[in-house]
Parts: sequence; C-alpha cells; structure tokens
Amino acid sequence: MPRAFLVVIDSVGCGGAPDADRFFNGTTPDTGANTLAHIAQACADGRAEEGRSGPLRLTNMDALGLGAAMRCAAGDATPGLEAEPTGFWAAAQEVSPGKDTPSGHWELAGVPVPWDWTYFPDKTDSFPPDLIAEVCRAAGTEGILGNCHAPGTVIVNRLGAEHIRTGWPICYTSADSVFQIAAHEEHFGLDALLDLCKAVAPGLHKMKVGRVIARPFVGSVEKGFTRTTNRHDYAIAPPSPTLCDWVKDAGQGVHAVGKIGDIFSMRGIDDVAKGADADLMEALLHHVEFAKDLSLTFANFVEFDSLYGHRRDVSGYARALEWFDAQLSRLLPMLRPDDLLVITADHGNDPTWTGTDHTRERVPVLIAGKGQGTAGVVAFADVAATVARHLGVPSQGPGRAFA
Ligand SMILES: O=P(O)(O)O[C@H]1O[C@H](CO)[C@@H](O)[C@H]1O
Ligand SMILES: [Mn+2]
Ligand SMILES: [Mn+2]
Repeated sequence: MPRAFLVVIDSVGCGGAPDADRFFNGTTPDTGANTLAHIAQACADGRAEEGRSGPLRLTNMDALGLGAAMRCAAGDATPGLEAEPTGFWAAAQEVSPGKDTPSGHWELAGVPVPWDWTYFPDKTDSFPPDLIAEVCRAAGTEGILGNCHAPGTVIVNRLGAEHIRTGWPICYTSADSVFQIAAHEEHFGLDALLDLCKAVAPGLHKMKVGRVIARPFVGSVEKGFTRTTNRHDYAIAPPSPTLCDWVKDAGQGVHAVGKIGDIFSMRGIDDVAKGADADLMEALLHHVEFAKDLSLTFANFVEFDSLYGHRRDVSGYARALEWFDAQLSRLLPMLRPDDLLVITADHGNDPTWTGTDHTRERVPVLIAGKGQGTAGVVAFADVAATVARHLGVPSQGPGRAFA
C-alpha cells in the first residue's frame, strides 16, 4: 500500500526562474541567482571555507537527479554534481506572485496564491500609525521599537537592551510579507509574546500580510542576545483546500514535521513534530519507519534558510546540505517498495547574492520510488497532483501528475 513523504529543504533553489527580474534584493533583481549552483561553485573554487578542498559532496541527491535538475533549471553543469540519475527528477517553477515560504508551500500543495500580498516597502518608519497603535494596545506599551527592515539576528542585538529597559516589543519586517515581533523570553515573556502575535494577527491577515512571526530571544547585554527555537509563525490560512486537506478528508493520515503546521494553519494536519533540523530528521525517520499505509508525511527543514541563506553563510549552507545528504543514507534504505519520496524546495535564498532576502528561483524535484526518468520543467502545483495520485486521492488543484 502506498505512502508519501514530501520533504521541503527550505530555500534550496536551483536558479533559472524566468520571472526572476521581477523580484529583488534591495534594488538588485534576482536575475541569475542560483542557491545550489553558487554554493557548489564556491566549494569547487575553495571560496566557501578556509581549508576546504574539493566540490560539494551530495552523492545521494545527485544520484536521484540533483545535478540533472540543476542543468535543466539553469543550463550549466555544476562541478561535483554530474551523476547519471537513477531517480525521477524535475525542476519546478512557481507562478505565485511571492517568493516567500507560504506561497511556495501552498503552491507545492496544489494551491497557487490568488492574491497580491501586502508588503511594508519602506526601510525605516515601515509600519502605518494605526498598526503601531494596535500593537501598542495589544502589548500594553506606549510604543514599539524597530519599525524598520532588518535581519532578525542584527536587530535583537541592536535593540535588546532598550527592549529590556522599556518593555516595548521589537517590530521589524523584510522584503517578505511579514510582520515580525522579537521579544525577550524572560523579560517580556514567551507567553506574552505569543499572545501579542495572536492578538494582532487577524488584523494583519485582513490586510493580506502573510505572516506574523514571534521571534523570542534570550541573553543579556554582556553575553549578547540569541534567538531560540520557540519561533512561531501565525500565517494566513490557505485560500482553498490543499494536498493536506485532500488526503485528510479522504480519511488518510497527515503528519507534519517542522514549520508545516504553521504554514498551513494546521489545516488538514493530524500531528506535528517541532524542533531543530536534527530533531526534525529523527521525526521524519520515525514516520518513514512507522507511518501507516496511505498516509502523507510533509516535512520542512528551515535552518538552510534561517541559519544560512538569510545570513549569507555559504560554508554553513554547504555543510548543512552535506549533512542532509548523509542523512539520506539512513532514510533511503528504510523506504518500502510502494513509498514515494519527494525532495524539493519552496524558493531560493542564494547565500552569495546581494541583500539578505529570498531569491526567485526554480527548485529541484527529486523523487525516489518512481523509477528512473524526468519530467523536465514542471509547475509547483504538479508536485501536489503527483503525490495525490500516488495516494489514490483526487487532485483538486490546477496541477498535473507527472511521475
Ligand atoms: O532575518 P530574520 O528575522 O531571520 O527574518 C527572515 O525570516 C523571515 C521569515 O522567513 C523572512 O521574511 C526574513 O525576514
Ligand atoms: Mn522558506
Ligand atoms: Mn526565509
């Protein structure tokens, strides 16, 4: 009996998006951004890390078709990723008008985003006065800190001391449709932060701001401030039923691993495992071992994006990719004959690119359990149709099954 495992490595794009010129990091268009190829190139050139020699080693993913998918997406061969594929592979292209996590995941789950998101494009004084007033009312404070674009790790260290002194929440945004609130877990309180985000989320969702994100941190002025894994995303619910709903409504199990629960507002999901990526891998392996027939396991590994892509950390990103690939040596032999494993991504986040935001890219689609072959360039929504067909569930989205 079939089972399906849909695994998103967050931000692992492979370039080649034909509409990349309409997406930006600052004033630089994303044309030419290529997360995987540029990391591989940096490794091959010895630029990724002092003392590192040799190409990026992604043996398992390359055997499934990674190098082939990269060539298909963006044209060039990549050093070290030149295996003859034994899996079924494709390169997927997004149509939603955002290069953000919910857009990518919803579309992979069969639901392209039908609306334009609301952004806060001004780098400073980013938020309208009535929104600030609403946050102050919900927080019980006289004001907010931040009110600007910023990388989260930078702003908590810039404003952490003032935050502790005033008790005011740190509010910031990025090129994504997000309203992020950072607060100290002990001084402000984790529950108070989550309650604040919960209180302001409906108003922001009504404005078509995709997510309110709670960004708790710990630490002190002396030791510096660090973010914790208690991040919580309050996302707009998907506009129509997704792959998760199709499977769950058919009475089949749906297990979420990582941010998937948040991204889908828990719609169509039975249970969720959270934690750091290393914990999430154990949770995924647990489901590969024990998940019931006809079930869907949908996993997201966020650290590629949050720890390395946004931080423009090429060697960290390379190490994380090699870690993930090594874990596949544990996972692949556990698959049963009727299982489908799809490894893909939701957008790019090229760590060699200018800025600190996502990059518009195609993504690789690597499939184990459907033999050898390729579908060339497919649509994100085709992934949902392919998984649905494997599980015997009618696809309700625009996608077409390909494997
Ligand atoms: O810099 P940090 O706080 O990690 O924020 C990043 O994470 C957000 C959500 O993925 C993105 O919009 C980007 O702003
Ligand atoms: Mn993402
Ligand atoms: Mn991100």
